[in-house]
Amino acid sequence: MNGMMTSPLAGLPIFRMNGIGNEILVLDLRRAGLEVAPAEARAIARAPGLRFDQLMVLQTPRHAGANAFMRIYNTDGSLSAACGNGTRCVAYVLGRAGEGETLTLETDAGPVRTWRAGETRFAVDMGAPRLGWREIPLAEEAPDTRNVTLAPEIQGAPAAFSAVNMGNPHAVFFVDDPLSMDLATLGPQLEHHKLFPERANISFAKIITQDEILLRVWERGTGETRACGSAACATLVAAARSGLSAREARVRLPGGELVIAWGADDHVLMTGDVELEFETALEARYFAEPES
Ligand SMILES: N[C@@H](CCC[C@H](N)C(=O)O)C(=O)O
Repeated sequence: MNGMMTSPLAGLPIFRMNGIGNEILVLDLRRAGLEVAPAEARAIARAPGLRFDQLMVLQTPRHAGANAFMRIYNTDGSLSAACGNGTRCVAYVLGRAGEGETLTLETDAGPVRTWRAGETRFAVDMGAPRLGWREIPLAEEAPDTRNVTLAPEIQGAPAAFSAVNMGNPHAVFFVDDPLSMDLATLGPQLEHHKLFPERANISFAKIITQDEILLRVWERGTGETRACGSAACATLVAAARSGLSAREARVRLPGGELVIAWGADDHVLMTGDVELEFETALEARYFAEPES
């Protein structure tokens, strides 16, 4: 689809939002019955003023009782089966349109429930983490995914990490100072490390207290973002499993704060603010530019 001249998406309304700084677009295609090709997602990511970390595309639900099926695109056009901040933004958009205060949204990783928790505050039940090495997935057997050796090593990266799947793969490195980590250099190397057959989202976390964690994230398919909800969940799970934190904590990211709670039912809940920045329409010219 290099150099598309046109797209049936041109003219459709789109919402520009953020979930504590995680840049999200919401595109509701349920009525239009259209799909988004990876090249169209990349074209939207290049559109002036529309840049996104994730594009949440809503499609007709697969099962009765669900509000929508969500296809989640990263900036590079790849798909993710989970996006916590994007899901909370979708809850805002559909709630504002009168679809209800509690919604069920389907993803490739299963249904997620999301609900309003305040004026601009939304929560999502991200489900149970998957912790077996095959489920992450890792390319090699790791008997204890709380402490996986990074082999081969990468210069400047810690020697070991915790692995968690929250519907998408995460590697969590506990470090003394996340702010001093060279994410631009380490992020791509770690995302594409041979241990991760589906690549991975990379977190650098510092435990401040039992209930406060500082976090920076390099997202698979997107790069460094100001916040990543599923990474905050993965980090809380990794920390609690290793006795480094309580099962509920505030996770501070460059864009803001999320409250993450890993319940006795094994489900991980995330709560935080969302913001509607503007509503606009996709323009035909976005799709006319050839990819460089
Ligand atoms: N920002 C999201 C997660 C985005 C998906 C990720 N880049 C992937 O490919 O798995 C969130 O808030 O969870």
